[in-house]
Amino acid sequence: MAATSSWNLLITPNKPTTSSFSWKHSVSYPFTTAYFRRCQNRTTKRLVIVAAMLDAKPTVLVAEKLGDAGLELLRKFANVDCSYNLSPEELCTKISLCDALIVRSGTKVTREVFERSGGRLKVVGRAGVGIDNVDLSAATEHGCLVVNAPTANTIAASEHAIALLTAMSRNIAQADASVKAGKWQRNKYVGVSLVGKILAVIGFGKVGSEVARRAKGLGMQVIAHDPYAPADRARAISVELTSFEEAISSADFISLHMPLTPATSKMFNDETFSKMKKGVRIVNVARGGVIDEEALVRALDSGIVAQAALDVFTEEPPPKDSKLVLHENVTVTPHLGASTAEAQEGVAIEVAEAVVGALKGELAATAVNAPMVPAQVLSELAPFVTLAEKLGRLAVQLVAGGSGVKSVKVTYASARGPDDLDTRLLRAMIIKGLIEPVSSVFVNLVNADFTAKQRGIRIAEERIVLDGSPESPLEFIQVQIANVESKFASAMSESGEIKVEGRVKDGKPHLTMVGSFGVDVSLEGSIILCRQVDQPGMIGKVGSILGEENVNISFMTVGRITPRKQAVMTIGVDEEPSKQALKRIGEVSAVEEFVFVKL
Ligand SMILES: NC(=O)C1=CN([C@@H]2O[C@H](COP(=O)(O)OP(=O)(O)OC[C@H]3O[C@@H](n4cnc5c(N)ncnc54)[C@H](O)[C@@H]3O)[C@@H](O)[C@H]2O)C=CC1
Ligand SMILES: O=C(O)C(=O)COP(=O)(O)O
Repeated sequence: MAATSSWNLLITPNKPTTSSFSWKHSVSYPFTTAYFRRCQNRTTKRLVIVAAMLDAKPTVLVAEKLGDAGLELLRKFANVDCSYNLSPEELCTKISLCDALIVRSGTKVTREVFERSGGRLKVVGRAGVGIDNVDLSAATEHGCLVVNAPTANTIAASEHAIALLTAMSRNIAQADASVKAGKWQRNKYVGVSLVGKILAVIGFGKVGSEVARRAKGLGMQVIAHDPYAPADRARAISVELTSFEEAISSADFISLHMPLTPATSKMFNDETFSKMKKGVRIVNVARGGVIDEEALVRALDSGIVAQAALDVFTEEPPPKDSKLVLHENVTVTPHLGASTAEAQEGVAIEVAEAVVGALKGELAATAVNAPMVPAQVLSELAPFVTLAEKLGRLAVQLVAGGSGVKSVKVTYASARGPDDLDTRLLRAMIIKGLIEPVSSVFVNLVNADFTAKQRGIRIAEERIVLDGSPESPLEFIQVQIANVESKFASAMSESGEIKVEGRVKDGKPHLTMVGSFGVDVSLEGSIILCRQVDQPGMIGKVGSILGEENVNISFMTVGRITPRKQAVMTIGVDEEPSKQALKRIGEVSAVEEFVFVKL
């Protein structure tokens, strides 16, 4: 994976201003060279260095039992605080001291948790699949990445579903309790066979398809309903995908494997139970909330549902007097789907790797609220990511007043097909560039779209497919801001937008166009854009003013449309020129306008 911690892309704060500096925050942040450079104030610098020497490790709060292998991985990189069974208030109190939080299904990560973290919480790791216990909108709004461990417990959950299916059909739990109570009720516990019966799998994802595979091995006829499942996945294991109505009305057994979302909440209710075959048997290893539990009790009482086997409940643990749990035709387990030794070691490693990666600023492969970008794509896109941010920073600083940006058009030109370019990363970085120089919010990949929307900035994206060899993912990126005035009139295109365009040359981002003027400068440090009448001696005049003011020039280029007419001079400077220096540049007679931009 490309080096990312200095990108401040995902989680590292990019605005640790001296005024907001605090010890608590400083110790948890990666200390990049850029970070130190930004700490202008000497006392702050000293404090940061002392803090870093004392303890530069981030803090990870592990709020539920996690496998040892995962804890070991975390401890190599972070201070790990294993505090199980915290009350909601205790969690909220602790969270302001944590950079990452790891939970399973037993902890509710509410909006209040993100609010009370004071911006320090940068990643929530869910050691498992379902993220319905994490307030994703609040996480995104707070720029907090959420990662999960989506693969390591698939087999455990599917095995548990099969265990419940077989145990239910042969009354294992009830018969076991009866024998232990001293009874011998062979006639009472006559079961039903599975072979030849129709099993409807609802939610044909990772767990659902493994359940289907196993059920076929038991001789069942398996159908599945999943509006988003690819047909070839079903075909590969000879499972027929059907409509929801068909699945529930033809099934002898139904096994639930969809996530809990607003769309699946109480998907099984009085109406759906009424459409089922009388005597249907239901297994739920997904989430309690997908069933209206009171309706299920009614369906069990009326005999529509002959039996249910449930691992999950709307409220966990369920109330002691729950009619559903106590129902004689119901078999229950306390959310054990993922609880095998193997699965718990697996999810612990999977989530620990994701959390550590995220704390290092890498893009997580299991991100739930941010784009997942494969490492190979990322390394190719890296210089364009920098280019995108710089173009955004430049464009917004050309706006008169700075903050009235509402309508932005981004054009990506590439010789590759439009489907080969995932622009979410680039868009996020343009947004970061557009917003950060004119506000105090920090923008990252997680909250970029949200922040743009919240500020009423509309980003329209266009792709131009160019002829030629598609070696590079992109030829150029163009950023246009409409309906604004510019403090540098030459940056306006003929159609009235501020327009800047850039390319990557030798792996470095370059500015190649400002308004209608072609330029060619490396986008680093700070630049002065200066429109002048093209004439000899201009470079010398401006250069000597900067020299006299002790400002080091890193480059100078002149872009012009016609010789001896107007030209745009671009000057790269290592230091910020004083007001006096800028005033003197403005007073050079051939200079018509100029602007200083920090990149
Ligand atoms: N009891 C336990 O310990 C465990 C429970 N789970 C639960 O199982 C669920 C599924 O896990 P995976 O298979 O790993 O996730 P997955 O994301 O691979 O599969 C979920 C499938 O549900 C489908 N789906 C979404 N909305 C649907 C709808 N309205 N109707 C039908 N299908 C719909 C999706 O298209 C997807 O294919 C998780 O969300 C989690 O809640 C997972 C692991 C352990
Ligand atoms: O992975 C899931 O979705 C699960 O439901 C497993 O939950 P758990 O981690 O065992 O609390």
